Amino acid sequence: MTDFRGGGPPGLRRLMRRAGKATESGLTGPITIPDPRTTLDEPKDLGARFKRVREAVGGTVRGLPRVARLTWDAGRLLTIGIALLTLIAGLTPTVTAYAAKLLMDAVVAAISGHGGTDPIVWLAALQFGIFTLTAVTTALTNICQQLLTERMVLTIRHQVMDHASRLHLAFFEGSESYDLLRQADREAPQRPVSMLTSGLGLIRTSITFGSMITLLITVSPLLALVALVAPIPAFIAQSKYGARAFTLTLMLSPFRRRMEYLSMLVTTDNHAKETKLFGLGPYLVDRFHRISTAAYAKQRKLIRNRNLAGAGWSLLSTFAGSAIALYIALEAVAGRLTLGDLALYTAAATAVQTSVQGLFNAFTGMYENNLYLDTLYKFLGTEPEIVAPPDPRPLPSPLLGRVTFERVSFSYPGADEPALDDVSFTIEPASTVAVVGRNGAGKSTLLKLLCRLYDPTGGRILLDGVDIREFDPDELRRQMSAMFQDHVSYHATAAENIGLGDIDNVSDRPRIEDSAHRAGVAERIERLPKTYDSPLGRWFDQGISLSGGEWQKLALARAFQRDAPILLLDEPTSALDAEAEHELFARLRELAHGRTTLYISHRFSTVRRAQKILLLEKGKLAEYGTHEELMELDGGYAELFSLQAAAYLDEA
Ligand SMILES: Nc1ncnc2c1ncn2[C@@H]1O[C@H](COP(=O)(O)OP(=O)(O)OP(=O)(O)O)[C@@H](O)[C@H]1O
Repeated sequence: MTDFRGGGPPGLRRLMRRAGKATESGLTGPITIPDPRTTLDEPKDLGARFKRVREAVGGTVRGLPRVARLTWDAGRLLTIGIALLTLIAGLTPTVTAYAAKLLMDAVVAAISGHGGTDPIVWLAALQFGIFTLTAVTTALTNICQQLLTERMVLTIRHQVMDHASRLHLAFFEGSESYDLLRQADREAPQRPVSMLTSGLGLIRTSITFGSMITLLITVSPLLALVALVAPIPAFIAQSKYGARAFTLTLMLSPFRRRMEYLSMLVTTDNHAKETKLFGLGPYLVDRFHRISTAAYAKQRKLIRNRNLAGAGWSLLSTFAGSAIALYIALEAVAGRLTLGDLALYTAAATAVQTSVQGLFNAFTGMYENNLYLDTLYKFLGTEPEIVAPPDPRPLPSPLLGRVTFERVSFSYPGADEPALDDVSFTIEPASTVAVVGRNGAGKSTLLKLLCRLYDPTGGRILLDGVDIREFDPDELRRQMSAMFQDHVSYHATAAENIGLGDIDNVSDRPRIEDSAHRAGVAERIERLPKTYDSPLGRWFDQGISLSGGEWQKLALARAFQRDAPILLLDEPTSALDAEAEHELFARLRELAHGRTTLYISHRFSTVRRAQKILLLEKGKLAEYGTHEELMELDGGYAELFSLQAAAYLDEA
């Protein structure tokens, strides 16, 4: 049950696939959430059911060590403390019942003249002691449990974040892995805590149950057996609904994702503009309402059935408890038991009944939580695909920056066509190359491959003659400054927005100011209320909003911040005004001095300044040469260049 990769619960892999595909019910179209009953392979015959129960128990028990490990990691003293307290709490009901019996017998003896009041006083004091102990253990258990909860949630979130920071880019781009990450980040941190709570409940109740059953055996082994067997049907019912609840969560996850998306479209500032303009608000709100209503209907059915069936089956346990109570009462009337025995056994019967319920709740809780834990461990078990080789090669020093693509091909996971197809070229050290081509030609992909955000599916990329896979990817990336099309606008101060480009020198103010000058954003920053220390973005208090072009200049400054031998710029001026763009390219020669520079641009007036131009067409290298050479060639580049030039001339 616990090993996802080994097949997991029946049909779980298939479910994951189906769950991932249910996203058509997005902005349009029907909303159909599959029924968890029909999607989970439910065994019909008794043998298969028994096997299923065995698997559930086995899986849950196997899940315990990893929760124990997490608890231990979160706090050793707290773990020891809570284990001891659980032991005490488990025994308290039995000790209480036994003390009550002794007290009752002492009272009867005193009434009948066979004893004095001294034992009564002592036993009353003992009872007081037990009650005090119970109160103290409850308080201490709460303290330990709450502290452990805090620490476990933090430990797991830390593990998830740490692991996510090491995973390859492609992991974040698949919708299945996206769900896995969201579940691991949001749902899973609470689950081990619930598992711990249920586990402790299970131990405590088992102790109570065991000691009470021992007491019952001394009266009648048959009654003890009834008490033991009666819970089994309830257990089966609970485990069945536990699995359904999990399946439903899985089925609902793409719908939840869609709901989050719809909500974001309406509630975030940068989407609200378009939502208002196109009058999409009521439509999106209605869509959200319809998906949430469908999801709620499924949940309501499950919650109702689960609890009704649970209550129905637990009647059996109640019946067993009542039978015990009646039997003992009749035995007392017949004079075969003392009044103290009656008190003891009544308490035992009640305790067994409640502990049976407690055992189920605890176990089914653990079973369900364990299924969620599987997703957490599946996420934590995902290996990063782009890692350093066992014996990474040191980067050449000094690095010249000669970039060679040798028959490089690359296809995105699941894509039908390659984004790059058999591309070969060499860029000489310290030269500037403009990459051009139509939308979707593969320009950004080329840059991403060079940074080793993906590995080529064919061919090799060489840096100073060495395959870049031989280097440690972190070391390699330190040799590159880059600005991507979808650059990040950090909701932080202006200085931090630039300083993050070189985390080792994040507070080097003179350098930050220099980068700001180079990107042409210094003057704007100096006009901010607290200049470089002004908070930007609206996530936090008093953040200032910048324009699209101003954010882009900050991203450029961030790229310049790192003094790396390779500079990669993906449409660095797409949001800049004509003057700012002109200034930037006028200075690019100086900015790119001594660095191998690749920039993507759709503006041919700037492209022609590059030493060489590389034209991609549908993932293939179509042309590579100087502006003059390519114009002479009169091919694709000449056509695109003339097209743009003609547009300007027409306007002129
Ligand atoms: N993360 C991704 N997952 C799957 N396919 C992708 C991904 N990124 C890009 N593609 C596909 O790869 C192809 C090349 O994309 P790329 O972004 O390299 O083009 P581009 O030349 O930079 O385009 P543009 O000029 O529009 O920026 C496109 O067909 C695109 O659909």
